[in-house]
Amino acid sequence: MREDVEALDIRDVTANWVNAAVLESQISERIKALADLAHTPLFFGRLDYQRTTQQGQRFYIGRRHVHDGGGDPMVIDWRAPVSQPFYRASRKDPMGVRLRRRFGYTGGELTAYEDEHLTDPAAADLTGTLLRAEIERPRVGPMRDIVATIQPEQDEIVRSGLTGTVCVQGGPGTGKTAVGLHRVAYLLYAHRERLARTGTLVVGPNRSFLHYIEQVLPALGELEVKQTTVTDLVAHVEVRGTDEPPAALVKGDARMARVLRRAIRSHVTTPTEPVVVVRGSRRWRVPTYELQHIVAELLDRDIRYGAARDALPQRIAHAVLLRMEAAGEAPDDRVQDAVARGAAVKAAVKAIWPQVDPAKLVLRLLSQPEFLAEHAEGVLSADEQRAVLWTRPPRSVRSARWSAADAVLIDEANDLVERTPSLGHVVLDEAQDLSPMQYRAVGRRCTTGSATVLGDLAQGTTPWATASWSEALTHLGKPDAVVEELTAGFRVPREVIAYASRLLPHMSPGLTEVRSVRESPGSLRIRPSRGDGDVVTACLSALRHEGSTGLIAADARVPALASALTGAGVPFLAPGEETTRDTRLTLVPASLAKGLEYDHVVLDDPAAVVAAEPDERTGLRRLYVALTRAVSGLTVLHSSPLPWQLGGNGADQPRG
Ligand SMILES: Nc1ncnc2c1ncn2[C@@H]1O[C@H](COP(=O)(O)OP(=O)(O)OP(=O)(O)O)[C@@H](O)[C@H]1O
Repeated sequence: MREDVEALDIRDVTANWVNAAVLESQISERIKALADLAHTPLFFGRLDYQRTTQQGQRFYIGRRHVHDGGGDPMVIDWRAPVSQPFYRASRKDPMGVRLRRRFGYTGGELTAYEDEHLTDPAAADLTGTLLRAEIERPRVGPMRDIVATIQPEQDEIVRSGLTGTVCVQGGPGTGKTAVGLHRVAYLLYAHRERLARTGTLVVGPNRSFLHYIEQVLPALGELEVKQTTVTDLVAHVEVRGTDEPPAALVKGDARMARVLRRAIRSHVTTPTEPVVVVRGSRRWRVPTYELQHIVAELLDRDIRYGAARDALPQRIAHAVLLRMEAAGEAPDDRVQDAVARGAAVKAAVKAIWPQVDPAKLVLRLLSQPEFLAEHAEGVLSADEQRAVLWTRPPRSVRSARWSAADAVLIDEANDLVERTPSLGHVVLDEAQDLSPMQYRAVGRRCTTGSATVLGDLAQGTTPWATASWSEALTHLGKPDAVVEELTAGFRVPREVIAYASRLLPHMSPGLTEVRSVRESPGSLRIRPSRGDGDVVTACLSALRHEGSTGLIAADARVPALASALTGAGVPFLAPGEETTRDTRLTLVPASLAKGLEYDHVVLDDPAAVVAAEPDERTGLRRLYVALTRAVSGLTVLHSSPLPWQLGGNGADQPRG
């Protein structure tokens, strides 16, 4: 197929060089998409349909469509409707399929297969050996796709329609990120043209996380999806400052949107004098009351400040035009345009509906107590107003030390002035950490599109972390979204998730415990530590296994551990740096662990992880995240007593 594309000769088919250049770039994209990936086999499954359906045909299922020299399909794209039974068919509902075969690979080499006879009542249920092997396959490099083993409950989310927004609540390692990325790939397949026009976007918590997931979509042949953080999404100003939690809480509150709306609209002043337009020897006068009427009408219509400002000159000019007609003249559209652009109308518009610079507006709100009070009256309390005001107001937009929350406010103000363009689909990962104002920022980027919202309420670690999905979805502008729950855990073995789940009643009561699909005796070890030397030893022993190792520690412990590792001659990476066969250890500050995973994890001093957070609940949640990053083994080393919520007396704890 690649050779066919490479051999295409477009010299005679294009009319001009623009067409030729466009076509050439499309061809080169196609060649890129058809590149061979050494460790990615062309197919991973086979479906044999019953004689009655699909004429008893046999299909091979793979990451992309492959045809033979004659154009006949050899491998069917996993997203095609014929492939769906590969993920959904069961003995209860075989969906016309007689046999489902899964192929197992090691490196690029076919090493196993697993058959399910879906119409044979005597056949035993499969335990999913290949699924287990796939999950436990040692990790090097970035996150990989799961197309070969997507589970039925995941597949329902992956294939849900483009028009609806889906919110997925799921505990650690239930496959939320994987599902979100595969949903994008599916939607791009099913609605290619529409999404090519409108665009798709994946929003993640930080750059190291994005770096970790960035290869999944390209491996599925999708090269066009943009990936960003919320902070980068709203980067109208350079973010150099941080907020104290009380300020950040108020700035992230949805009530700020009301304050901003009022502040922007306050720039409109009621006209107090008529507009007089001179044309040739005649003067045309639009009286004050009529101008007031035009302004009131524009304010009533809920259009953007900037759009109304653009409409105002034409409205005034139209009033002039009507007067000309009444006087027996026959002006056309060009006259109306000329009047609208004339000095008299321009001056009036400038006075009535001045331009607003969103960043300057936010600067003023955060610097001038009276201006803030005027627009926050009845919305924010006096204390809340005090919390957001700068103690030393900056001179200008450029010199201000804007915080991430400020940038979101500017984004909101921007949107009040000029509508933010909407994309076709947005995937929002680790959504539980967003503030209401951040939800609004993401929401306005999919007003005419849909979204996939992924998160875990138990992993919320910001002061404004989401308490309920219905609230969050309302802020996002998608109150009718369906909330689905994933409860099967793929990443973390049963022993480890059971240990971590002891924290749940103390930090997120009422949430369902993850049910791990894998038992892995001996995967959890808990030991006291006598110093950093013990931590290094634990890392070295984890590194004796294949795959990646993560050393997770309270942020403040990272420098000491870094020098202990360096002193012992153990090379290590920072999160977001790709593991290689030679360097497989990553030193992870607890604050960056979210969303990441390692085959083996060494967790340094849980009590320090909890103590580093401003309150106990956040501390326990941070610890819960850290405890749930391991695929094959977790070693907990504690130099101080374990938090009591983990059952700290040790009576029923595994040791080793
Ligand atoms: N059906 C599946 N087949 C194979 N592996 C899977 C499957 N579902 C999930 N996984 C694997 O489980 C691990 C966890 O998945 P993922 O990171 O998507 O979970 P998550 O719910 O986003 O976790 P967290 O809440 O910790 O961010 C990944 O290695 C992923 O590839």
